[in-house]
Amino acid sequence: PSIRKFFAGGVCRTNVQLPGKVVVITGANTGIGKETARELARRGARVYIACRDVLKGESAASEIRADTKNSQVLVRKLDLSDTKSIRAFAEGFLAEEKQLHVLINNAGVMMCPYSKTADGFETHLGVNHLGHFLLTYLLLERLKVSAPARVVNVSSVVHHVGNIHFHDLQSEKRYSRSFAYCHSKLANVLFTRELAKRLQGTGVTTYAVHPGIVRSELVRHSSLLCLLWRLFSPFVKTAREGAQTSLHCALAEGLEPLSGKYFSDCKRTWVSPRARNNKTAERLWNVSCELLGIQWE
Ligand SMILES: NC(=O)C1=CN([C@@H]2O[C@H](COP(=O)(O)OP(=O)(O)OC[C@H]3O[C@@H](n4cnc5c(N)ncnc54)[C@H](OP(=O)(O)O)[C@@H]3O)[C@@H](O)[C@H]2O)C=CC1
Ligand SMILES: CC1=C(/C=C/C(C)=C/C=C/C(C)=C/C=O)C(C)(C)CCC1
Repeated sequence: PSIRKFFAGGVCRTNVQLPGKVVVITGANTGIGKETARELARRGARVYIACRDVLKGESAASEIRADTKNSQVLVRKLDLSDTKSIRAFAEGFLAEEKQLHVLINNAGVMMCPYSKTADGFETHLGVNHLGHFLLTYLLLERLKVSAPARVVNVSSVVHHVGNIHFHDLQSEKRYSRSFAYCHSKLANVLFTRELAKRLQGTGVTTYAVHPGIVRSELVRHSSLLCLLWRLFSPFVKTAREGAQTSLHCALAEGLEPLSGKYFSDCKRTWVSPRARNNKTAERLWNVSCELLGIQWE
């Protein structure tokens, strides 16, 4: 049990309750997102599960509603690989809700064979970074009017080996399904850094998270990782353990001065030198706006 406790990592210890608060979590039908949604629902928030498969979302939502006795767990369609779907989700949400206190950009894909999103973006970049970038842009006014509010971006420790190849952002010249994931997770950290800078003084703060190495469906495209996860399961976090740092960044009091920073095991943690480069962060921001056809100053 003590070995398990060690590998379970940090625990979110705040007692903050969330009656009247509104939360959106992407990819919350399974894995880390579902456990994050469960805990926020337990604390009384109205939780929107934003997912690409509404049936899977409904099954997660009914489980969470039964478990937490919170009926305010709602499912809405959001496919991050299609900007039309992201815009439709945002339009529906803005019509429905006057406030948004926490946005958790959690959904992610890893090690997919080369493919492009509906808008022609390489899938890791498109779903993990650009999809969440657009979603945050579309929901930002609601976050600002609801301040204090937070945006949590679920990144990964593998951002350390990521790089932003501006000359080949869509990996058309060279593609590695492992590195494509790492690059997109570096993009999550750079986005968080730049977003924090631009949100100074608004009451909206943002954090990047490494959840730990977690047993989930993320490894579905790699039979080697599926096997490793099974063999080493005592050393791999459960989804509930993996949700702790997202919960900490969404809930813990007094985190505002650390806006833009990166957390692991519920503590601020060092990022790679590339993730600290303000020029790269700004350039990625500008290129993302161009690719998405938006103006976000
Ligand atoms: N597990 C781990 O060890 C680690 C995970 N992370 C990060 O944690 C986050 C959560 O991953 P985890 O819970 O492990 O993985 P899962 O694969 O269990 O969950 C990922 C979620 O993202 C959703 N998703 C995938 N593509 C899209 C899309 N196009 N539109 C909307 N939703 C989508 C999935 O939906 P569906 O069920 O329909 O496929 C699923 O709900 C990810 O960002 C991942 O990169 C970071 C470090 C380590
Ligand atoms: C070496 C090793 C492991 C493998 C770690 C790997 C392969 C990590 C991959 C992380 C990913 C994919 C992060 C996603 O963002 C285990 C299985 C933990 C067990 C202990 C030894």
